[in-house]
Amino acid sequence: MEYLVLALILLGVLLLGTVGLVVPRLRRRPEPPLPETSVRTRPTGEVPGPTVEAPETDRAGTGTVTAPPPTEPVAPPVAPPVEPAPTLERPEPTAGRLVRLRARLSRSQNVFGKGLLTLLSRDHLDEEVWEEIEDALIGADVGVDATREIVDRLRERTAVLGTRTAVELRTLLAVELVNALDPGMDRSLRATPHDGTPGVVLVVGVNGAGKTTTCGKIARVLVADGRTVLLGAADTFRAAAAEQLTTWGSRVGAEVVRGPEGADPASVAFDAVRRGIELGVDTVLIDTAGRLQNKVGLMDELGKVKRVVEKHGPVDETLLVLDATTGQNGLEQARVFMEAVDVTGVVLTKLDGTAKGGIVIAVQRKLGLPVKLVGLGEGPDDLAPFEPAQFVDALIGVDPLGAGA
Ligand SMILES: Nc1nc2c(ncn2[C@@H]2O[C@H](COP(=O)(O)OP(=O)(O)OP(=O)(O)O)[C@@H](O)[C@H]2O)c(=O)[nH]1
Repeated sequence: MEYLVLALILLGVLLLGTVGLVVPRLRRRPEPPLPETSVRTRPTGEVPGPTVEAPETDRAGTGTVTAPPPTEPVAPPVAPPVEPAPTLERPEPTAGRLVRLRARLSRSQNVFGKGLLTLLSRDHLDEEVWEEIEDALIGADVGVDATREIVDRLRERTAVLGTRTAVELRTLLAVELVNALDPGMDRSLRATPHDGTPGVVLVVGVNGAGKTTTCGKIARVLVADGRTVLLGAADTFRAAAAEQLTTWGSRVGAEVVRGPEGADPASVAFDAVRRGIELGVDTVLIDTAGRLQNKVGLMDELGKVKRVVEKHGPVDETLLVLDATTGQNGLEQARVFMEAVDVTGVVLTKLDGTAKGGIVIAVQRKLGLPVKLVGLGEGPDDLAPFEPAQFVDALIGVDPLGAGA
């Protein structure tokens, strides 16, 4: 009997244990199915996209899942752009530039080539015709004295020649114009280094005459001839002038020394020459400001620039830039500059924009200075060494090879 009671108790305990293990299991919720994932392999070269957070689970049990606000795509880190090295330009060779640019003198060609030659080929060269010839020359800015000389000589020569063919007349006129341009003048640009220091060229002139442009063009002329150049932006009055010069320099690989706006031009010029010596360049070209509002101030400033630069050595060339379209006014301005510094040569710009090509004759005679270079356009290589015979050939339409026009 005792055994039977023991067996019943054991059975009861076993039953209770089984129920206790099974019931809690049945009460547990089933696990939600795992969300599906799509795996996409990134094609080679594709930049990994921004990481997007997984949507929030339905914590509130409403059955709706609110997507997070769209996030701005975050750009992957990009390396800073590398500035491409500037491609250096190869300026055109200087030889033959005047011949290449002869068509740019078309306005002046009308006066000299067409006008004068037509007058000279009249059947009767009476007083009236000679006066017309004089007027044409004066109108082309040749200047009164030079015109008288040219006309007197032409009168003599045509009187001696009985017959006057077109070729003879053209030759007579050409000879007189070349004479008036004084072909014996030294027009070489003194820009070569000496005693281990660079040649120093100071460029002066009234604002707007084309000074900065001319500095840039001269740098190209020198580079075309195989020289190394450094530019000094001593026109600190106008910030854009230094910018302009920097652009010209970078195109031919010439370093530019500049100071802050309003800096002392003399100190910039001094630094430019010092740097030129350090680098061992052949030539240092210095652009200056040319305000004429205050003549005394201008003279003081230019005088100081020259004196300070000369602490390094002599200034080899002081070029005065004159705008050909300002005619006789330009000559007045020129005198102011000549009082301030020893000008050694003239650059006559914008000859392409005037019918008064005779200004070259007037400039040389009135200032007693050689025109060394002429500007014939806004292009970077539109600056030519001046050569009287080629210039006259271009004016009166004579082919430089002697074929005639
Ligand atoms: N047609 C023509 N334009 C020229 C010539 N030379 C210069 N110019 C133009 O003249 C304008 C004035 O030139 P700049 O070099 O800025 O004159 P700047 O004398 O240096 O003037 P600042 O810098 O103010 O002192 C520019 O538009 C040039 O392109 C030329 O030979 N022919």
